[in-house]
Amino acid sequence: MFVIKTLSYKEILYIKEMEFEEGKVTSLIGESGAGKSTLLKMLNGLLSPDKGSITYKGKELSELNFIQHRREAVMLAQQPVIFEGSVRDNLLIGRKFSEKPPVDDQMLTEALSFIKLDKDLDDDAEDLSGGEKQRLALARVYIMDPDCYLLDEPTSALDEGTEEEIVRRFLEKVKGKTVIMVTHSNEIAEKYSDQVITLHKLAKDHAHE
Ligand SMILES: Nc1ncnc2c1ncn2[C@@H]1O[C@H](COP(=O)(O)OP(=O)(O)OP(=O)(O)O)[C@@H](O)[C@H]1O
Repeated sequence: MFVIKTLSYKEILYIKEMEFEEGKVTSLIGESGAGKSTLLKMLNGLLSPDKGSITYKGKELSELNFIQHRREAVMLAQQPVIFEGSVRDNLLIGRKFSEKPPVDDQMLTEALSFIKLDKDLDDDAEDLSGGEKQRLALARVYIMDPDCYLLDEPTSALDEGTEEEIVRRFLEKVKGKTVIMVTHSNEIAEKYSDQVITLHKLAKDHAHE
């Protein structure tokens, strides 16, 4: 789905070759500052490489319509964005961004249930805790139903046990879709991914293999 060749970006990333296959789950791991979020932003078209190429479904990413691309490859940022309004509003707004028709309350409630968010659709989203907001944002991107999910530490605010359960449930639900996920948990990466890629902080002239 994505193929990267001889990419470089500032002093942050150098990637000789990397591929993310369609329908597969890839985890990106590595020390803080290694460039995991930067790479995810590149795949989402939020940042452009200084050199090298990224293709998406065989087409050069830089030549694609970014609005359309971000609807197909949806990114969940490390700090989840919560909009003013209810839990329902926050779930449905993603569908609006994607220009997809809204879904009914039953589907919204199901989404809340599988990410274990025990809240009413009418509750004010601002009142949720940090970990609840993170799960709400994850449910929002799930409901958008894109081809590809780019997830930046989607469960970092949760305790270990809950984190693993949410990742497992999410991946079950989106089976067949492409998932590229940054995680700080080597255990989750090994257990739930088809491919694990470790990024290292760049010492000059060293490549990510
Ligand atoms: N806009 C920017 N301009 C310059 N440097 C940046 C920018 N954004 C991030 N960096 C730097 O790039 C490096 C990689 O950052 P990035 O957030 O991609 O790392 P990360 O692997 O996701 O780290 P973490 O696990 O801590 O989230 C860091 O040294 C960071 O300070």
